[in-house]
Amino acid sequence: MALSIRVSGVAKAFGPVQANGDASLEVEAGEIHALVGENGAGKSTLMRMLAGMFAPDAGTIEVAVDGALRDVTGWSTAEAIAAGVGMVHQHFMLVPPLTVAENVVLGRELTKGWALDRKRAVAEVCALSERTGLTVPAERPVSELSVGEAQRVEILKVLYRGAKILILDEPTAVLSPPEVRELWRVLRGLTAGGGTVVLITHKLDEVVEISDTITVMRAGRTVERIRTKDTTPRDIAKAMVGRDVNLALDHLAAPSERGAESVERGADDASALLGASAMESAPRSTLHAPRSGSGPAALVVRDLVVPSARRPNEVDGVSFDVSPGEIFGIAGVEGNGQTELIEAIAGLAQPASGRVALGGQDVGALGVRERADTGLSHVPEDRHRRGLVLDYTVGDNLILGLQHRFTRGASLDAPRIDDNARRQIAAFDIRPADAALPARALSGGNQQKIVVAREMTGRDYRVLLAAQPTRGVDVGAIEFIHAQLRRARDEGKAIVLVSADLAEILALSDRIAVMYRGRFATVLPRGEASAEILGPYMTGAASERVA
Ligand SMILES: Nc1ncnc2c1ncn2[C@@H]1O[C@H](COP(=O)(O)OP(=O)(O)OP(=O)(O)O)[C@@H](O)[C@H]1O
Repeated sequence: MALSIRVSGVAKAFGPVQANGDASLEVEAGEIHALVGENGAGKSTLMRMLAGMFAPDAGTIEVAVDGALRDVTGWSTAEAIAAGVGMVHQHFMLVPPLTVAENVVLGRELTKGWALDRKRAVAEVCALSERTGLTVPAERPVSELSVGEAQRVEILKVLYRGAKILILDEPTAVLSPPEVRELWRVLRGLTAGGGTVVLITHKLDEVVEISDTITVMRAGRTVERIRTKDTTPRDIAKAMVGRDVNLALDHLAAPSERGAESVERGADDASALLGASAMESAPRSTLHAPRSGSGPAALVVRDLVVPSARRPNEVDGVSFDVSPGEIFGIAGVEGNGQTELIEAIAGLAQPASGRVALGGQDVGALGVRERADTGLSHVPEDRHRRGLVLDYTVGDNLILGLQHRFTRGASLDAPRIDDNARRQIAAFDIRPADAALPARALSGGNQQKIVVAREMTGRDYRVLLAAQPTRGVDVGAIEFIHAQLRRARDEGKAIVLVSADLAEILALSDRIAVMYRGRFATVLPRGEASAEILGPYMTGAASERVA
């Protein structure tokens, strides 16, 4: 097969940070190629140059145009799009006030006279949505979408433009298993027709399942090109970090089925953060019975109804309790009310009716900050919209919402803020390890680590709302965050975990609810749950209608 992409010796620096140095990549037409590497390895930067977002400092980029490789180094996004190169970005590039259909057709407007033909745009987007299995509310403004829905819109947008070379940066981070299967089907169809796909993902089981070939990047450089059929997730992980890694790749195992090794690892990781003495008193057990009168609940949610701009009952009467020392997992296809449920508990959305109590106290009248002071922590699903101020430094983001705890007299206590940043950067391996950089300058996975570090270790809390906590982080960081969640649970925190990744839900939760159309379709103890059992509830094929 002919080469579709050839990148040779590409370098790119942002100020003092060398994002790429001697990066290379070869992809044949008709291939699905996986681009892997740790957070900050330079994958997104390389792909942004391929898509024309900025020029490399050195090296060449060639792309097949009309069958022949052409030097396109330093081309513009408009030229890249015209040549059939489309990129789905990790952080969305959609225009929030416009509707889904308007966003998808943007740049290829269907006009009627001088105006956009909205009806036709909606019809075409609905048809594409049906063909691809990526369900989107075509007439809804993008500002009202959950991250999973926005992700589907981004994918539809490049497919609508008829891209021949498709670059996908972490497309499955917020997609549920049935949607991921649909996406694979679409990508295979594209490559069968001679198209080319470059897929950035941290999910190594996906890499092995879907790709033909793999490029591994480390610290800005390309270190290996592998045929997928000749490798394993463990070997890929080893190439990524440059040494043998002891990854817990058994992440489908139930908490109680996991080996002692990962528990020990978690303990080690946590002791680095807390000091060994705190860990000595922390219980080690990972076996948890479902909530059944084990002391008063830390979080009580009763008959909660939450409206959205779309409908008055986006959350349609949900009730549940979470005990201290319990992880309550909420699975489901994104956009079934999970976002609104979590935001209502956090105080970010106003419920129409129902009750939320934290530690026995009704918090209905309290705002976000007051709920946080009552012991609520929140890792939001959308780190850019809710979790970070991108122009603030890493150090300031690590105390966001906690500024009042870092004052001396009337002003902020800079030495304590620096000290806090140094400890959290080290504990969560945030890279580059520079508290003075703006958060904007960090890779997506490293931005996510800032939010998780702040919410899990920066404050005293008894209830943690963790929405897509490992979105965009690499395998090592996933293991670390999972260990932190287990440690928090073992210390008696109550955790609500929302994730599109069913494997993550199954690996961590003590009880699992499946959310479908604003309600819990089922709630099961972990021991009775599996992907096969939960799947039908996620698509509405099975239902018990537990509030
Ligand atoms: N606009 C920017 N300004 C400054 N530094 C940047 C910028 N974009 C990227 N970097 C730096 O370049 C390096 C590579 O980042 P990049 O986003 O390419 O990594 P990545 O491999 O895609 O990571 P992830 O898996 O976390 O998405 C990082 O150290 C990052 O901090």
